[in-house]
Amino acid sequence: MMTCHEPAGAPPRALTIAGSDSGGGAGIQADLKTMLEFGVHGMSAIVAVTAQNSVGVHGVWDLPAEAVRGQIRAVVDDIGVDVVKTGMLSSAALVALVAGELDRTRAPVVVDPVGVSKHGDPLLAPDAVDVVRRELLPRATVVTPNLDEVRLLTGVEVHDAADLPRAAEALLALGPAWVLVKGGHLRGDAVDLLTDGTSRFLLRGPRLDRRHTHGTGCTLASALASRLAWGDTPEQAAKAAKDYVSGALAAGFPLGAGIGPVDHGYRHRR
Ligand SMILES: Nc1ncnc2c1ncn2[C@@H]1O[C@H](COP(=O)(O)OP(=O)(O)OP(=O)(O)O)[C@@H](O)[C@H]1O
Ligand SMILES: Cc1ncc(COP(=O)(O)O)c(N)n1
Repeated sequence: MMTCHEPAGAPPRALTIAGSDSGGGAGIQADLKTMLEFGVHGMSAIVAVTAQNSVGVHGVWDLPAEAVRGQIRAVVDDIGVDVVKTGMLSSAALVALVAGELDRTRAPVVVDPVGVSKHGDPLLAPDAVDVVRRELLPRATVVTPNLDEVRLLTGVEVHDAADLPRAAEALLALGPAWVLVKGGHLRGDAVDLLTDGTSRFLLRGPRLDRRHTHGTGCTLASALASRLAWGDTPEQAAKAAKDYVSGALAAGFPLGAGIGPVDHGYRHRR
């Protein structure tokens, strides 16, 4: 375990370990834009490079284990981190590597267990799911699955908001401290449930009938991580993140022929 100095006068430090989205709406690019909006110093360890646009994921190249490990250690061992956020981790070997590297820091960890893209393209190998379950989730301070990821990780099907507590319980049994189940794919209001098994908070937002939703999950998790880095409780951080992603989603814009991105800079364009 490395110990790092807390630099006086510097903003909190956030590290995203995720995939690169060449289209700029999701992945590392969404994470860093969100971190800037929340006033933290964003840093990245790129796990995989995707050739991606508004229409789909056209190619995926995993980085060698040595490159992923090297990026994480370069940041953690010198600069230090106040929070870590993980996103697309691609393969079983890379999930295991990242889970092991998390032991080098005591910072809170937000795990967005990215399975497929908005277009339905796979971003996690089938044999990596069990490694996420066994090695990554027990290290998570907060895990932020959407409903497809809930089903993949626990087998629990969520049909309406009444199913959210059962889904959260099944996830908590896998070891994270907190679970934020995202109900963005439900009918009706966009209701998310945050719980540690003792406290329960429903985060409710009006459903926005928008086509340009690329990056919602990455944005929510990065906003949550950024607020944790500032010292918020998970409840405070999740509420701030939900507000931000709702605003960014309401301002999502068309780019390319398919699904455009949420607007990470919407606060500057009002
Ligand atoms: N149409 C919508 N209207 C309002 N809020 C939404 C809508 N869709 C998603 N959200 C909210 O956006 C956040 C992300 O949820 P979502 O279920 O889209 O995650 P996700 O599927 O992991 O995203 P991604 O596809 O980017 O990985 C949640 O807070 C969810 O409630
Ligand atoms: C590199 C990367 N990470 C995450 C997502 C998920 O985002 P979405 O579900 O909005 O496509 C993505 N498409 N690409």
